[in-house]
Amino acid sequence: MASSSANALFSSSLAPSIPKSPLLSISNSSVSLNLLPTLHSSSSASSSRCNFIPIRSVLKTVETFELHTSDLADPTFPNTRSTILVAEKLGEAGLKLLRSFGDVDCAYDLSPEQLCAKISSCDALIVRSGTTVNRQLFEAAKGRLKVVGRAGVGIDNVDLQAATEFGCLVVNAPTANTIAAAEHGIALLTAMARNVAQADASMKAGKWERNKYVGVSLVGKTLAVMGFGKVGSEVARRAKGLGMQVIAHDPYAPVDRARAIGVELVSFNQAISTADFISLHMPLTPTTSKIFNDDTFALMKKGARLINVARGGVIDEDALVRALDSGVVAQAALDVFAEEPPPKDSKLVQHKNVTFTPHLGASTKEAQEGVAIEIAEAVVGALNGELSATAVNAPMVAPEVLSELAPYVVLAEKLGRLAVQLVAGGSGIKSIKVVYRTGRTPDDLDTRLLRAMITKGIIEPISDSHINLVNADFTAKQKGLRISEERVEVNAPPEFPVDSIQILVSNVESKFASAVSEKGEVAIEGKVKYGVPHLTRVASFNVDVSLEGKLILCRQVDQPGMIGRVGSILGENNVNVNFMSVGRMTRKKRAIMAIGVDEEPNKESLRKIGEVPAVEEFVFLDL
Ligand SMILES: NC(=O)C1=CN([C@@H]2O[C@H](COP(=O)(O)OP(=O)(O)OC[C@H]3O[C@@H](n4cnc5c(N)ncnc54)[C@H](O)[C@@H]3O)[C@@H](O)[C@H]2O)C=CC1
Ligand SMILES: O=C(O)C(=O)COP(=O)(O)O
Repeated sequence: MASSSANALFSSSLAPSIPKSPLLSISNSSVSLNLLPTLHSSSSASSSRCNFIPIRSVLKTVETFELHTSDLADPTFPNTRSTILVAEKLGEAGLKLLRSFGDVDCAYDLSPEQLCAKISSCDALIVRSGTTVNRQLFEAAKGRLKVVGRAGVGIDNVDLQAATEFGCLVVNAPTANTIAAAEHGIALLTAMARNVAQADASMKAGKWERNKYVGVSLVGKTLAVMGFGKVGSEVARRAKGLGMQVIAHDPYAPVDRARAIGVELVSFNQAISTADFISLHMPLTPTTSKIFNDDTFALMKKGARLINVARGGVIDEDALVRALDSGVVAQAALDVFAEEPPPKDSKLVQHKNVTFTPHLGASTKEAQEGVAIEIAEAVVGALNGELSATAVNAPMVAPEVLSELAPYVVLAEKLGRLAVQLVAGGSGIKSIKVVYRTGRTPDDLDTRLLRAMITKGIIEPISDSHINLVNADFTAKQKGLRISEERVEVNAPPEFPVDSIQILVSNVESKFASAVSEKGEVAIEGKVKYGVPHLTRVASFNVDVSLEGKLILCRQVDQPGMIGRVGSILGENNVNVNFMSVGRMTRKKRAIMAIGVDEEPNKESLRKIGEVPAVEEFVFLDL
């Protein structure tokens, strides 16, 4: 049914098609989080962190699902190993781990053109801060790139929006270089205060200038930590050990974490106007870009000293030169620059009151080994189809939630596939409502994974898009598909997270009029029974068929012999029936017969079924 006419089901036909790049995949009898391309069907899982377990481990706990290793194979590249491009220097321990998993191509110092030329043959790319991973690169990847690993914290060099649109997972290594960066901040703070770099250069020039390099003391001075995250709080801890008063500004940091270290959280203006030293530890985002500029330098205490091991882009460098020249800023110590390396004629780099290092914050042996292992594990995990604890563009789903939801994930996709096949084209699916019934407190139900799977079930059969947890919401929006959700508490056993999932498609015509409810919506409902997804209701008809393989839905006059007649037509045409279920509203009136078949019936047998006098309508569905 993947046809252009079917594509018209969606109102937005102008949207560019997104190359296939699955993240969580589901096949007939298995669920796997998967990044390998060209699976039969699929789905799946920002910056909050929690621990994850692979869906494959989850599956072991779900009796009826098994992971078939064949599902992980990419038919286009049978038995090939993943190709991992490492574009910047990575620690040996990480490379070893990567080599044990795939073919590793270490190609440093590639030009953007060379990188674009290589990327379409790579499944994963690992970078540090020196490589720009932009939209052109994702386009050049032609859908093969499944994961970008940032071997470090800052992901400002990766176009996350483009990655998401292309269904490419981005993971980083957020913890292994924290101490290195904090120690470097302290190194710059102390070196700047005592003019270590300038005095060293003077001695190397044969001078002995004791009076010129009189420094300032740290004890009792106020340090403002701007960005009280992992690095900022470690800097604060160390600065307190040096006898400094530490204040911090971070709009998102919890007060109790600051209090535990003896740090007061203050406003931005209060921080920069009272501090003797200001150390920057916030990420580069549109909000923090050039947040230190002429206006904010003007608020600083005259003679303030600035340390930056975060990102050069948070400072307007021209404004900093002016602040240094006027003495508003007495000294600065910078590890990072708006452009790296900075232009040779940069006035900033020439400035005598500034101490520089070439982005060395994370560059200790220990941190680089740690980062390499952290990123290699995340990338291998992602290529293996595991949810990553350090994914930055995919929603996180806690392991216990994942474990419980696994069978409902299958149900959600099957219902989505069923719903779209029941719609008869026309004005297209623009709006669906999903009703989750649960025996638990409805607000506790995490529906992101289920919503992504429904989106996948609806969109994939009729378009070139490949949906995974990374791009599900984006793709739905792009296709003009509005999904609203409702969670309803019902009297159902609370040991299961979901009792039933109902999909209501409004403003469409159906190929099967019996699937249209009194309110005019295509309405289907399913449940998980003994771990298997079942269709339990079609509009007002109760049915009970497992949602697997191929299905014929048939509305008929409720009379004896119908199962036999339809069964014989299929049998005569060598179509094996694997189950049948009849649901009716009132005895001897109308019934819906659901017939599961192993083979697709040919046109002749479908015609014959249609000619049975009691059969009023029928539809063939491929799940
Ligand atoms: N020079 C180097 O080699 C290294 C540089 N870094 C840089 O340091 C930054 C911080 O790293 P982590 O502490 O690990 O990250 P983190 O995410 O733990 O901490 C960042 C903190 O900044 C805060 N923040 C966000 N917007 C802010 C704003 N407008 N004002 C004040 N605070 C704000 C966040 O709430 C968060 O608490 C990274 O984003 C990276 O750019 C990190 C490691 C090494
Ligand atoms: O981790 C970070 O954010 C850093 O800035 C370290 O960058 P690098 O990996 O040394 O290029």
